[in-house]
Amino acid sequence: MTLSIPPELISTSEEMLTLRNQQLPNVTESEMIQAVRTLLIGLGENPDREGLKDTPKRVVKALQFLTKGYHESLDELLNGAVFTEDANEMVLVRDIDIFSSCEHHILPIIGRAHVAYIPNGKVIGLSKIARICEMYARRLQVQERLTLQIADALQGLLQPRGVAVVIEATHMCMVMRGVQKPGAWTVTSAMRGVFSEDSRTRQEFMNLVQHNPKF
Ligand SMILES: Nc1nc2c(ncn2[C@@H]2O[C@H](COP(=O)(O)OP(=O)(O)OP(=O)(O)O)[C@@H](O)[C@H]2O)c(=O)[nH]1
Ligand SMILES: [Zn+2]
Repeated sequence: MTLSIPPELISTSEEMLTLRNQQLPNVTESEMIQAVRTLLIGLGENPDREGLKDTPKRVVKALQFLTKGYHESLDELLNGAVFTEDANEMVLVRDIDIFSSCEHHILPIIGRAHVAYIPNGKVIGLSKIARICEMYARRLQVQERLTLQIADALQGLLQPRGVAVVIEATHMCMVMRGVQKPGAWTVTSAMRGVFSEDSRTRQEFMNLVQHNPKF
């Protein structure tokens, strides 16, 4: 089948990059490395000592990996894996590991996403649900926006009867610094279609994703 991806979804990452490039000067990798070096000096370290010699380069590489979602698009990750199927029961992929970075402190957000939808003539390759989570997680985020972006992507791609996304996560900026509450979990949800209109459908989903601490 031909896959019709709404243009606003295809262009999400490109739009962001264009916007950034329009407003900000180009920065070379060596300038980024230099910036980390400056940071180390500011922290009272000697960036030339053996253990730190390659650290600025490593930090830049690590940050580029953690934000690689800016350079990905739904179109590429889907690879056409949307199929016509006469299925109309809930599909749930739960316990999708999430490693994101909070946009306020650039510290890790670690958690799990549970993503469900009720098809309406189209299904998506299961791994692609995890890949969609991954693309949006690998950006600077707030948990609320990450949750909405995943829901909106599925809604736009499949026009299903409903989409439900729950993310439960711990924020290292609330654990290792600041308020220092390692036991606090943040739970966010986005409900679309029948999940928002029908409390029984929503309840069925919530029962299936009951918090199940593993770590
Ligand atoms: N809503 C929301 N807030 C977040 C998220 N990640 C981090 N934050 C919050 O962003 C806020 C930034 O608040 P500020 O007072 O500007 O920063 P801060 O002084 O570092 O705040 P503290 O963490 O309270 O020390 C904090 O309350 C963080 O907990 C997120 O995903 N969603
Ligand atoms: Zn933070």
